[in-house]
Amino acid sequence: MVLLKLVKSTFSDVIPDLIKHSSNVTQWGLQRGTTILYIPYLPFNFFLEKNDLNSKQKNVISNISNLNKQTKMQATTKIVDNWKKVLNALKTNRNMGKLWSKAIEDHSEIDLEESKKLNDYRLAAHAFIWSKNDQSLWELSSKASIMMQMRFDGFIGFPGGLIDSTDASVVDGLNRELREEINLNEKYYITNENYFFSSVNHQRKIILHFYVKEVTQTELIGIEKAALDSHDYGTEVMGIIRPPLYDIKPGRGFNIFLQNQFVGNSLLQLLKTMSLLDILDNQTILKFIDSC
Ligand SMILES: O=c1[nH]cnc2c1ncn2[C@@H]1O[C@H](COP(=O)(O)OP(=O)(O)O)[C@@H](O)[C@H]1O
Repeated sequence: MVLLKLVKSTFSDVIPDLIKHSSNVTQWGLQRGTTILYIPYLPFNFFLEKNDLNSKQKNVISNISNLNKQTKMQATTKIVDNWKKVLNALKTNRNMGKLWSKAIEDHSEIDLEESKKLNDYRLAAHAFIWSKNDQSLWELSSKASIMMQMRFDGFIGFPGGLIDSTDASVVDGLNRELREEINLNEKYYITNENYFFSSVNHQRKIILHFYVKEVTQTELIGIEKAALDSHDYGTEVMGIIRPPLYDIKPGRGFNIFLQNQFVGNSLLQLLKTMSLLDILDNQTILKFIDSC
């Protein structure tokens, strides 16, 4: 049986619902085995203003949901203060301070709703895919595995990229980039639930949306292996890497990693996410920055 369903909503709005109800399709009044032909609804002006980037961008960003629940819970004053201390340590570090302050000064954090008002800005989205890690090397524990990449330009960053005018939403654009760059299986696709925070670079007129997705360690290893077969592997993406979170004295481990060149504000995204999710405690992050 084929059911034709005309839904006045966009694709990414309805898919989570379909998935949620897939184990019990009868909630939709349907028999198991029913094929649903879904026709997404797009506002009329989407077609009229096909070449108008601004209106398309509005359409794209309207699909982002609100802040991830976990961030809301964890964004207590203490955590915000911790993050300010990290920013200050980055700026005033005697060796890397100049380089890091540039990334800090060029990018400021922006509320999602505010970002929607910046109609003529380009949008990009990147993903922090990670797992808790119970592995250890000698007596060193690494706590988490975080997926980053060595880019074609020698910078380190997260997988993701610019949202195209043809992408139906920011997450659709992000998932397209993740497919191209790391061959991400669709079962791990990013959803609005994974939204974390946004930053803006006013000089370059670009808004950077950031998403966080936690998987198990076994899943992460599978994702890393699949990345070798991606379209961009060996051209745009020179390799998938995990920041070594090890604290190795003297001055080895994560603080050596921090001396790399990071694209956009990816260094801030990395440290802020680790700080907010308590992947590394603040004292440890500060110690790493200090010993660079
Ligand atoms: O991991 C990241 N975090 C934050 N910004 C990034 C990251 N990677 C790239 N960018 C910035 O995002 C924009 C798009 O770059 P990217 O190379 O990812 O897009 P593309 O793959 O669509 O060409 C650039 O302004 C770049 O500086």
